[in-house]
Amino acid sequence: MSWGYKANNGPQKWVENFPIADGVRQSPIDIVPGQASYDAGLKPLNLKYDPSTCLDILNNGHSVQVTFADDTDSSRLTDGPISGLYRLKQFHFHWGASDDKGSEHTVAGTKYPAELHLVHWNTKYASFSEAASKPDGLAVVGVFLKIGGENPNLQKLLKAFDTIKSKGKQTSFANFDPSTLLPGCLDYWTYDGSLTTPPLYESVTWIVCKEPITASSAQMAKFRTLLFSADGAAPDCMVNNYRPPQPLKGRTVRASFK
Ligand SMILES: NS(=O)(=O)c1ccc(CCCCO)cc1
Ligand SMILES: [Zn+2]
Repeated sequence: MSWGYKANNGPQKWVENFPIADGVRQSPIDIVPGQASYDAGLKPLNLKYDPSTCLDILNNGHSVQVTFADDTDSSRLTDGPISGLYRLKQFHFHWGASDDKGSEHTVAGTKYPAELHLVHWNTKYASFSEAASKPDGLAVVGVFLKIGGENPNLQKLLKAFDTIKSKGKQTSFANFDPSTLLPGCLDYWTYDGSLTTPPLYESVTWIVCKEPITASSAQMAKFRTLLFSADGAAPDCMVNNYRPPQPLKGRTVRASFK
């Protein structure tokens, strides 16, 4: 049986096949703003995305993922807490079965209904796969979703959901600009962490935006129409695909803002 988010294959069981689940720099974490250290040396995030690098949208059985062409530097992250240039590989989401939970990171214990992850890899390595296991291999920008007005930029994604309802479905998805999913203010917290799903590699510089973006409750309900299950199998709603916060184990969380 492969890993998932149920009682018999979920986050409490992952350590059986992925012992790093009990490692020293696991993610997500609870971010406590009062305990974060303001670092004046942190640069503003420099994100530049080229919509023409957007390739397709996929239900991978764990989340909905939009994948980008990463054979050039045209969609990339520089500055912020990182050195060098990291290319955008994909973005995906985590969400709950109801609007009171769903994010992976929490803020002073507060859960948001969902969390967007924009996954970038360090071009000092030859590929995403090579970078994914290196301590400075990945940089993931996390953006919280809160319930508010309908988000027109999210609507473009949601329209594709009917065609990728079940695990393994994918469809072409062109000219989407991920910067339309970023909040207006790019203040962030940053810390050294890991992938939040197996293989749980401790390879991620986390960059979590303080300001959420909005989604309507109806838009959140649309995420919950996706399935963990493949076509033909008993339908299993894709909800609660989030790992709970992990021990900080002495790590420092830095803030780019006062
Ligand atoms: N939730 S996350 O942003 O930490 C994340 C990003 C990317 C992967 C895929 C890793 C594949 C390694 O071969 C898994 C998890
Ligand atoms: Zn994620």
